[in-house]
Amino acid sequence: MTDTMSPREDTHELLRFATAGSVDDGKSTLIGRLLFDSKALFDDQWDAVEAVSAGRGDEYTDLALLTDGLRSEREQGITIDVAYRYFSTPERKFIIADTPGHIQYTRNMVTGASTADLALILVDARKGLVEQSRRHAFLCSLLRVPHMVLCVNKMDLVDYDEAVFKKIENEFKAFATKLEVPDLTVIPISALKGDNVVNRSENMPWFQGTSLLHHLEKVHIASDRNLVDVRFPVQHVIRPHSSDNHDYRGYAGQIASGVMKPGDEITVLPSGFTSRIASIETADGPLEEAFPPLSVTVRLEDELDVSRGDMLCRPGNQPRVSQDIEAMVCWMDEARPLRVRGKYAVKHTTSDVRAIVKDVQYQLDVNTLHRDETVNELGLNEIGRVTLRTTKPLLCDDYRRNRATGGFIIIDEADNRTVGAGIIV
Ligand SMILES: Nc1nc2c(ncn2[C@@H]2O[C@H](COP(=O)(O)OP(=O)(O)OP(=O)(O)O)[C@@H](O)[C@H]2O)c(=O)[nH]1
Repeated sequence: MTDTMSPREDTHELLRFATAGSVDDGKSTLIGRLLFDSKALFDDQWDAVEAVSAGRGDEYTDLALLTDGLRSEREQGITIDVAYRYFSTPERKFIIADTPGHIQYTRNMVTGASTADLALILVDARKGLVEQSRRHAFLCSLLRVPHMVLCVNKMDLVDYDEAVFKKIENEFKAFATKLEVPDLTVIPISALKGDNVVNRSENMPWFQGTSLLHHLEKVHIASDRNLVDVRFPVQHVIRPHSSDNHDYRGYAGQIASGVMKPGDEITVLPSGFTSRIASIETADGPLEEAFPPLSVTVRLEDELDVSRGDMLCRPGNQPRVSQDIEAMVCWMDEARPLRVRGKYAVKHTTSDVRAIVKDVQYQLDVNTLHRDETVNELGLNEIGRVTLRTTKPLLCDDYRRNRATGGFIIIDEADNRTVGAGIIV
């Protein structure tokens, strides 16, 4: 069975999740606890953390030290915003996009959540929902993260009181119904003491659900991927470079959605040329069938003029080809607001274009979901509906249908910084 396991099964073993929450809600401690209790830690890492904690006279070993060490290195760097951490259990492999909770870091949260299967939002049981929890939940729904878990942390500090948990749970659920959250689970935990993180808590017998890790292991993600619309943005054209394989030409990239097979008829956009798939190749050999998020090289039966940024799709099922883009944009630039007539670079799938802001239709208040139509700019962390005109057509779908071809980032060309994230509506 293992010999013939298809890549489809293989990729579905992997769960990507992003953490969110405000400062000091306990994200680092929670990740440390997950790694520790699931025995994903190396002994020497544990010894080092215990020694530091004992040296400080902590009552409990400070699991946050496990992640904070890495984080301080990261915050000095300017390019790496999100730390990715890997661990596995016999059930599944996990990639955690760990993002610091400070308000300035909405950008990181967006980066981490845009590829996540699941978002884990933490709140401190003593504080309940804060503006930041609502903002993060809103962004996760905007980014269409298919699964959301709200962890009510620090339950040990409220005597594991069911009433405290219920109040937060009800308040969050009321807010979530205004958003589109397809799947929400709420779990009371203590990251510090380990309640309901990996092991079920004996301190909260009133809670009928499973532990966080159990949920992460079991949550069904196979059906979240779009296997219907073939979208293969070409990242790189592999041209012949020696005389003996002069007819070799392959198109390398990552499958954004859909299933591709040799023999399938293909249209190349924007040119509109058609051909058939001759073969699909990977470093491990040719494939009979390929689906997202595999990176592959596709060869076609005909020699066509294809370049980076072009897209392979099926003749009867094509993305929109448009220079006028309607999008919800989350603005992340501390220095300058997004303005009407502002010019930016836009990165969408594998293509880079330039764009001008035609209109800011409204700004959205993430707490009340009220639309303010009087504005004509978006400041730091503000979210609004924007109309853009690009210099070249984008090959795009609604984000709702396709996260890969429906999302883009906005770059300030002056200093090459990511200043916004957009989803096409
Ligand atoms: N009593 C109690 N304290 C906790 C719990 N989880 C975290 N803490 C404490 O809360 C403080 C903040 O925890 P961190 O894990 O550093 O918080 P964080 O969310 O990673 O913070 P940032 O990295 O600044 O975003 C630390 O002193 C932790 O020991 C918990 O379940 N119970």
